[in-house]
Amino acid sequence: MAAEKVLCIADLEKAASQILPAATRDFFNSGATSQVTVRENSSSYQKYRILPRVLKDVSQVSTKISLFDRDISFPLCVSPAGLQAMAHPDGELATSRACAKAGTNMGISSYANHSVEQITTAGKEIGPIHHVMQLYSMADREKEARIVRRAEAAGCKAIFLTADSPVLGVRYNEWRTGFLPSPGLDNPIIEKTSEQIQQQSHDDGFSSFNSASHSWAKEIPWLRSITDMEIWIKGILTPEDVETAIEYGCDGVIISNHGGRQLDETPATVDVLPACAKAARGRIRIHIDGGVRSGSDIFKALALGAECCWVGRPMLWGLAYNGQQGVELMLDILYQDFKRSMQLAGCKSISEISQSSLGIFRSDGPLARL
Ligand SMILES: Cc1cc2nc3c(=O)[nH]c(=O)nc-3n(C[C@H](O)[C@H](O)[C@H](O)COP(=O)(O)O)c2cc1C
Ligand SMILES: CC(C)CC(=O)C(=O)O
Repeated sequence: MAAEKVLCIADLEKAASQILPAATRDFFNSGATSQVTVRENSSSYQKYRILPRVLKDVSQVSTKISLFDRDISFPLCVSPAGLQAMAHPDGELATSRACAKAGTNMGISSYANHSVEQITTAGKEIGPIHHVMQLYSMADREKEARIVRRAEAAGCKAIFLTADSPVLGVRYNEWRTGFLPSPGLDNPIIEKTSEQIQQQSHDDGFSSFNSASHSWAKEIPWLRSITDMEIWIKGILTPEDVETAIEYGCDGVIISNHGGRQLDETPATVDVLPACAKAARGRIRIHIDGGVRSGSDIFKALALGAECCWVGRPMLWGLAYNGQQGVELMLDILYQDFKRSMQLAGCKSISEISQSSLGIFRSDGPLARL
């Protein structure tokens, strides 16, 4: 753990980046090609301004939302991210415990370094928590079905089908450093050891399990036939794909560009959120990830139509900084900041956060009400 004081997510990023070996740091922090989308995911939040309503009684504030039939402490969950043991030996077990302690939910990556049973149990031993299982459409259908069945048996509430990864993104930074998972790690969900992943070439190593021939018609009815879990699509950026997810009877979508790690120069997620939420018209749940780094980011995402935000890298930074306690710190920073943002904006419940009642202003050009 670094000595300096960690007050905000930028502090946590800095502290973690000083601790992590350079190649692992670049693997976590970096994105695809020219890093345009990684940068814009965060910076685009700055285009929006919050218009507070004053002299409102905000002594009692409820930050809770209900997700998978359970209240979570505030509208933020932890995105599925692979190889968490490269941030801290406890990896996903620490993340699960921290999420349970903070009263929120966790996404489990198919590339987790612990089994789905170990991860769900670790959290549930601390307190109530729901998990969702991230899934790739895989070339090996039998393996994909095993992952789904084990997740359901372990109590996961939903499948997050990652739709933006038929192949790996162009990851110059990773390739430059020759990043590979450390030897000795296990990836029990995809049933591979680090050594087995290392044996394959870089692109193959991470893409060879995915099916580039996937489609809505091949995946969704098949998934529906093998599981009662909710089916969410992770990696949607257009109203057209929101509409298709509705047509296929999906339960939710994550507006996501994979944290800028797949196709670079896709738009920042917050910029496509209003159009996607408008297309949904309440028929499907709309969540968002990518670049969320503060309570006001969460506030803005909700005002622009998201029900809930998810964060990836901040969790990895928390893990690298101080394991479970580091992830707890990250979640507490965002919780406190979000609650205070609500109070300062004059909102005492989540339902009071809205584009029209608050007014969100854009600062690129003359300020104008959206
Ligand atoms: C190191 C790393 C590994 C990731 N692994 C996965 C993964 O296995 N499956 C997946 O769907 N998304 C994965 N993601 C993407 C996250 O789920 C999420 O979409 C992204 O991190 C959100 O952006 P943020 O990091 O800016 O919060 C990963 C992200 C990072 C940074
Ligand atoms: C473990 C990796 C395949 C995950 C990753 O880098 C990603 O999904 O962005």
